[in-house]
Amino acid sequence: MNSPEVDRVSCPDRSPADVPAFDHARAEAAVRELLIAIGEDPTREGLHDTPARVARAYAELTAGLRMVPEDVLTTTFDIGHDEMVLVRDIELWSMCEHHLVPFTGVAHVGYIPAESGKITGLSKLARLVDVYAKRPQVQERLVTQIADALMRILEARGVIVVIEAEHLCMTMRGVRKAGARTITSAVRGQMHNAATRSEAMALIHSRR
Ligand SMILES: Nc1nc2c(ncn2[C@@H]2O[C@H](COP(=O)(O)OP(=O)(O)OP(=O)(O)O)[C@@H](O)[C@H]2O)c(=O)[nH]1
Ligand SMILES: [Zn+2]
Repeated sequence: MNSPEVDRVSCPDRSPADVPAFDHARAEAAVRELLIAIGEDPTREGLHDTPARVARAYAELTAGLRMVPEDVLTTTFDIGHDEMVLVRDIELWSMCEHHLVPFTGVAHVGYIPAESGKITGLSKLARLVDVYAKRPQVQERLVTQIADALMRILEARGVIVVIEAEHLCMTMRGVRKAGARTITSAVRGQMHNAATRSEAMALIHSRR
């Protein structure tokens, strides 16, 4: 697992202000070019609207580039609960930055709230996963960014993020190994404590 120093260098979290707005016209032109490059005719009837459709799809699939975690962790409550909170099996769809094809699986996100008991809505954890999943990604960076955002914004005392995913770039092309699952994790703060981490892993793997 990367050290925090390495994470900071290799996992820049760009502000949406530094990310240009999605350029639909440019995306459409690029899809038209791609269709020509693969030997298709973008003017034939079935492909007529495809560049615009693909551009819209990519705007959606990369929407996380134009979001920051603060956008979704807005609702926090001080309810004095300072024990572990864990949401597991959060459906995940992301896009491998090497081939721009999907990787899909589940994310498990757990944290130990700040002593003040500052917690967030459960759905916000799933939304946070999407902020970082909806962009060209690698699975290692994805867990790192989710974990660091929770530590920073919720001032959590500990975080664990585990992602299990299948990469279509390994399934539908290339090495073609369907069913191979990649597991990555990021552990922060008090979640490094062996007993706490075991408790989290037991919750993640229980009743499956
Ligand atoms: N570490 C890591 N690797 C990934 C991820 N997604 C895809 N990859 C890998 O990125 C690598 C890119 O390797 P290259 O040799 O540059 O590309 P390639 O010739 O298409 O490689 P093959 O997939 O082996 O055909 C491949 O080994 C992919 O399996 C990810 O999230 N994390
Ligand atoms: Zn890939």
